[in-house]
Amino acid sequence: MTEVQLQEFKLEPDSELRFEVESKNEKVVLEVKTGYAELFGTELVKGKPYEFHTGAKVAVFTWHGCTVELRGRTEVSYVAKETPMVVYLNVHAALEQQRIAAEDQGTRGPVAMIVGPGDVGKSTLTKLLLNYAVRMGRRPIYVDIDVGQGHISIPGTIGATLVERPASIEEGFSQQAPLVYHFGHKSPGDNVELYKTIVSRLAEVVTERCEHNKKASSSGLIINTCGWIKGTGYKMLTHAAQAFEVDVILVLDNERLFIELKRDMPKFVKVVYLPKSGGVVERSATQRTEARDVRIREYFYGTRTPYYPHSFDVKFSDLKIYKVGAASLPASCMPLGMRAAEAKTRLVAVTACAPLAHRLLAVSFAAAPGDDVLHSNLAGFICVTAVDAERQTLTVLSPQPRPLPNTVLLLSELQYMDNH
Ligand SMILES: Nc1ncnc2c1ncn2[C@@H]1O[C@H](COP(=O)(O)OP(=O)(O)OP(=O)(O)O)[C@@H](O)[C@H]1O
Repeated sequence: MTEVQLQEFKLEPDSELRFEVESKNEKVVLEVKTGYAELFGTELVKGKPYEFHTGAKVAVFTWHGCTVELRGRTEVSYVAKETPMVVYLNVHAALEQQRIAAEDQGTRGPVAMIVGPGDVGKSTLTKLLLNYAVRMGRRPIYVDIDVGQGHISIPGTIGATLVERPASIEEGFSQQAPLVYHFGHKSPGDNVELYKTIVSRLAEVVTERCEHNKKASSSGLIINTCGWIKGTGYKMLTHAAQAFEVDVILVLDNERLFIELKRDMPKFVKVVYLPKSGGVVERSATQRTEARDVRIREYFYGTRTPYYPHSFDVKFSDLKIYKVGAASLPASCMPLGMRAAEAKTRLVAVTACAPLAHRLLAVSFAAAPGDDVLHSNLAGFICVTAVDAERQTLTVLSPQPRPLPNTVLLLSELQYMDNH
């Protein structure tokens, strides 16, 4: 049921206002009138209007008490007094102790990985801990290995970025030259070998960069993961824990996972169980698809700051398009000496034209398929908006004007319908 257009809420200390914007093309404006409030760890400026659009699920938390005004139609809006924020703040304090020790001794800061099933608030806790760290003057590294949403770049990728200031309410963490690796699918299960390869590579490069940045090194890492926690999903989590040499695992709302990790992790890894917030909203498959679409649209068109992408034709023969992973064949049919697992990380040249329509292509820094493409960072993405089979050309949407760099393009399974 929809509610009134203008609402004012008085929040007691240690409580939060939760609201959702659901109606199509709706806009809700939030303003803090008195007191202090924060949104997933980012402080809100008193008297400044913040806009939220369709799909937003928000919690405005206050440690000291405040008055908040909402303008626009919200499907749900209520004040909750029970939140796990004190527990989360204690986690931050413990990480901070580790950072202080790391700084004193010139060692590496805490490497914390957040795990749990889908929709328990993993991404939200990641953001909160990063925001609190950066507000204390730290420079933590944000690592996202959740290919389903791709918070650092776009869905179908994993990445890492140095956090130097709190996330902006509208645009998230600002990113300067993030490290991004291509996966090309929505779930790690679609190519487990490739997922392991790129997670290991990302861990390697992040560790290397930390060696040259003392401040980042002592601030540590916060790693957000996928909600796939059973069977192979669990193995992917333990593989990531090993690759990043984590020393803290925060398990949100799943006792079985907590017990399994406590059993399987080496003794020096602290496994901590945390409750989820009652405010975390479950998302349907459709909402997840929509969120992915929004993420891709933002990549090309921007959020608050608009971007103006370019659209142009390119000859198919001028492009080096590859997909990762050959079709799986029985072992007896594999080329001599090749294992099935190796086939999953092989580059296969893409020849067909028509099925490329609306697909995303990752622009690699690698110039040729022989140059260890999977270990190369990505320069960006383009989207194929039309295919002309007769002229053998593709129309692409690109953040940069033509010409496209003469590098390898990696085909993603993700699609985007450009109807901007
Ligand atoms: N306290 C809260 N009140 C209201 N909404 C919240 C709260 N915490 C999180 N949310 C919202 O709930 C949704 C799901 O949270 P989040 O993305 O953090 O979960 P997740 O576990 O990372 O999900 P996934 O498994 O998809 O990665 C988000 O839209 C987020 O904004």
